[in-house]
Amino acid sequence: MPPRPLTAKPSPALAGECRVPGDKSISHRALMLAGLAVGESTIQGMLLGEDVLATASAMEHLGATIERGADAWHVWGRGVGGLREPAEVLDLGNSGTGARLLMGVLAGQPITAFLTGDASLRRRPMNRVVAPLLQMGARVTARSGERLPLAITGTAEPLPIHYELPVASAQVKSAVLLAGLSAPGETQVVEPQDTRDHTELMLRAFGAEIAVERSDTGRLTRLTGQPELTGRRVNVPADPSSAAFPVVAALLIPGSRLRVPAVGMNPHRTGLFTTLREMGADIVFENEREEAGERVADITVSAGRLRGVEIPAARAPSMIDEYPILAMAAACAEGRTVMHGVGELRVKESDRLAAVAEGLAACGVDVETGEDWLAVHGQAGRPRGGATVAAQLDHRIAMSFLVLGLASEKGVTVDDAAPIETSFPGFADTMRAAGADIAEA
Ligand SMILES: O=C(O)C1=C[C@@H](OP(=O)(O)O)[C@@H](O)[C@H](O)C1
Ligand SMILES: C=C(OP(=O)(O)O)C(=O)O
Repeated sequence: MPPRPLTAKPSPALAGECRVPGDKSISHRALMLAGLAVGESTIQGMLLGEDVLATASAMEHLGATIERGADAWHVWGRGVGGLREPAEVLDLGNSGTGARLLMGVLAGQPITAFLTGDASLRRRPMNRVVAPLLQMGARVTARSGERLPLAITGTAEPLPIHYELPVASAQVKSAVLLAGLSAPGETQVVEPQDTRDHTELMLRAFGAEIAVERSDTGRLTRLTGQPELTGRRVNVPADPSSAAFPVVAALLIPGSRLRVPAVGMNPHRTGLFTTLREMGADIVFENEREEAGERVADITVSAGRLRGVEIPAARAPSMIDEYPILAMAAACAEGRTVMHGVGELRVKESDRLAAVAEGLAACGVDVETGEDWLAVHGQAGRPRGGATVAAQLDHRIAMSFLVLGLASEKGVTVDDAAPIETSFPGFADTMRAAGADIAEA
């Protein structure tokens, strides 16, 4: 596909209501658990982004039946351990979540599957999931560094293991739990830092027995293997990681006031909002409610001055995908913002610390980076902009710099906006409808 450059120009105030698409993490999990359940599941609010469509296609190759209706998706599953060997290579595109969670699912099936992805995904480390899945009895043949493409052969009865996560990762935790579904006994995962718990919440909703408790070393999750999962209804809330872009744009563009309805408020996802409020942002949550086991609220945000802050490493898992857009807010704030403990950003769709540092420097903003930290020297107003920034196959880098362009003096061009389709289809149209000046370059 040819690159799709987009330019964001200094924008008039944003106003009105801005609906963002369904949560990516929850959409992946809904498709996988529905495929492992018996009977029909109905999923409303599904993200129609490329990452999720890749997972849907993989689940179909594995034997799930999926019908896409106008209002909801319907999935008929094959039961835990009942997936069919796929005749095709499963292509997970740009999606780390799709690849890593699916490897967990596959470790609990007595079949062999081949997985690949795009140039970004093929660079990302898979050893973090391969290591525990080997302990559970799966066999994996991968490129050096356990990178995709790889082949995985699962087993009908993986070993139930006790696994202490070496890295704070919901993807690794989820992969072990999904493999543990087929295990005869209790699979235990300990995480040193809490990460998003959508897998645990949804497993429980589909009928699995799962308990969470505090241990000396962190949060211990215990899953009883071989449950019968039963098809059910899932409501996918709007993705807080996508809401982050219009929210920060409205904060930075003077005179803006924007409402973003029905956004997921899982406490393991809201670190960005906490940080922005510490920076002085006017963000109000209304109509807080619970929908299908997940917290949801309507967000109203008004433009205003921000000041730099120090963000503790302990907050990283609750805002891991939001550091690039936070860096844009930091660039416009008064004073220095320091983000600690963010080394994981180096192994996302791109090396996000490097991508943010290079892009901000090109836009006239002073930045410093270390192996696992990033410091941004705020301009106390509009950064210069006037640069073309490389998206590096990374949707969050592309959207972040377009938001910066709206709040800059000279605008910003992103060399390829195509990756935005992975998580926020229609991003440019949604932002334009709120008043933003974004156009093809
Ligand atoms: O479990 C998930 O849905 C996700 C977990 C996070 O990755 P890690 O598990 O690698 O931290 C996050 O960055 C990713 O976008 C989605
Ligand atoms: C890191 C991300 O996703 P994934 O790991 O699923 O590719 C993201 O969406 O920012």
